[in-house]
Amino acid sequence: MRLFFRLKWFIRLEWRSYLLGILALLGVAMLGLIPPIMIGRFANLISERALSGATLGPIIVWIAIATVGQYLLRFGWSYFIWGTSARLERLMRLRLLNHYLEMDKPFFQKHRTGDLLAHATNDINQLQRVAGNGVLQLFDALITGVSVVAAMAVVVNPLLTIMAVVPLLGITLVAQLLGGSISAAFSAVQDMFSQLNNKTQESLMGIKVLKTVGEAAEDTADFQTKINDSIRATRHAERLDSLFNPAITILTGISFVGTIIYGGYLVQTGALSIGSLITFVTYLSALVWPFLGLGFFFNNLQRGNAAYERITTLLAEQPATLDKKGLKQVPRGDLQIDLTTFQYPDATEATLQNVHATVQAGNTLGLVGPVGSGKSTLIQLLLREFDQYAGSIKINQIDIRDYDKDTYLPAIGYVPQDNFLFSTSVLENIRFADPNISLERVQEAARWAALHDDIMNLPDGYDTQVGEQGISLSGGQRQRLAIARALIINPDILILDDALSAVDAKTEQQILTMLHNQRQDKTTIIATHRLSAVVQAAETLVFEHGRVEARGTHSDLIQEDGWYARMFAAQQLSEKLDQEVTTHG
Ligand SMILES: Nc1ncnc2c1ncn2[C@@H]1O[C@H](COP(=O)(O)OP(=O)(O)OP(=O)(O)O)[C@@H](O)[C@H]1O
Repeated sequence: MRLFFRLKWFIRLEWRSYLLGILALLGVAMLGLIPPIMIGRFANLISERALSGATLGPIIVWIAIATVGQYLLRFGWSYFIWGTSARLERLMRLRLLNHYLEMDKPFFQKHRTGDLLAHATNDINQLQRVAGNGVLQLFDALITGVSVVAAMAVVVNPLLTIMAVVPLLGITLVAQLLGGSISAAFSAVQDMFSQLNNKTQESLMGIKVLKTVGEAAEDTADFQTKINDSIRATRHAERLDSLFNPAITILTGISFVGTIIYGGYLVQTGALSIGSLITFVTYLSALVWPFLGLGFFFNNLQRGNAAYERITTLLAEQPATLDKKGLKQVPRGDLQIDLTTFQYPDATEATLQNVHATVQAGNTLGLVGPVGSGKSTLIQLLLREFDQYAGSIKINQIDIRDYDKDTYLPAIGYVPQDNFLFSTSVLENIRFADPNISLERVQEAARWAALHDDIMNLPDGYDTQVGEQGISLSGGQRQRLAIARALIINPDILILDDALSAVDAKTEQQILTMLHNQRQDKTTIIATHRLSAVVQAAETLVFEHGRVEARGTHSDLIQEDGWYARMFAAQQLSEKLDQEVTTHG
């Protein structure tokens, strides 16, 4: 019952609906008492040979009233109780989704996406089951159970009632215990099935890699193991499930046999009329469901409690980035990086150390260096995915951690290494930040990103569907689409994280020239492996093992004759060779 106590905020919100639902349930139970009495009366009339139109008429009218009344009131309880539980589901889903949206990188590193999805689906379904089915089962058991048992004892015979009801308590016990094991077993089947699905998805997505590295046989074997596990789990669940109905039938049978023996004896001795025995047996049939429901209720409650516990623990987690309600001011102006040290939450040593740079508004900062040297990490700090670092990053003299995140982040245009296409049209993908942006502006952004001509060659131009459910774009086209998506908001700070790696050198230069011309007063940060992308940068930082090993303009760095100069020469040479191969076939 603790769950109801913990859900009191919701019950307080919805008490009217619950009350109306429970009153409707009460009405159904009361009306449910009428037909068995009428059936008993009917049986007595037959045994007394007193059946006539006049005696049968009221019986039919009462049964009709009870049936129609129950029909209307059943609609009432399902409307109020189910409707209310659906509202709890919506509320909790929204709460969880908003929470996920507020959370930052450390949270998503700690929880796997699959688990977060499971909380948002299974756990909330479980909760909704308690708020809907659970409430119904509890009150049905209380109202129908109590009223029918009372009617049996008062209208018919108290001792017969005790004899008939005791075996039914066994039904509650079986429903709770065996029912619990059955739902746990079916949950395990569901988990296996999800694993199988994930495995299938992964295998299909990586099928080319699997084949080329000769891992297809191993993958099939792994798949086979998962299928076997899934079959084993299903068999176990089915075995338990097949025990359930016979157990209920046996217990119900005991109750009915006891009733018939003792009830028959009472009728024989004249202590009970045949009609009353029939009334009693009809009541008894009406009791099986509430007793069963009560068992299911305890079971649901236990699972609902655990689900609520998991959801509230998740909701209680706070973003690690300090989101004190900060300055609602667009970050605009000079960028000043003075980072002493930063370490990922689960890392054993510092990832970035002593990174210092000043970028005047309108300039470009280049970030280069070998794989894993820390370029993307610095970008993550700029994107406020982590706030726990020593030192400061300031824009317009204000620490970026002092800006309100909801004002800060939309001012940043970010093009990540692995860009994402939403399953919608090219048009909607580009104007994702604001669906009201005009087609003309979308086309302008696409031209800036050197993508317009490619789009015009797609089957439906800007209306072509892309993403999972549409056509697939080439790596270079995806990158340029992501650039157009970032440029359309004309961000004060634009961050390109290796975002031009899949476009050819000529297109890269075309985009860089456009950036230079269009973003005269705005800051651009380019992290790249291809050094030609930072030739125009006002300053480039060369990272090595999380430290800035060299810095300067392109010509400064070439003169230094270090990693940058060697890499630039090697890349120029390879590009030249590529060109020669292309020219001479
Ligand atoms: N979320 C994380 N948690 C812990 N360590 C991380 C995390 N992300 C990156 N790292 C580590 O931090 C170091 C710097 O990685 P980072 O991605 O910043 O390098 P990079 O220079 O951008 O590399 P690349 O050029 O391949 O993108 C690497 O050693 C990496 O393994």
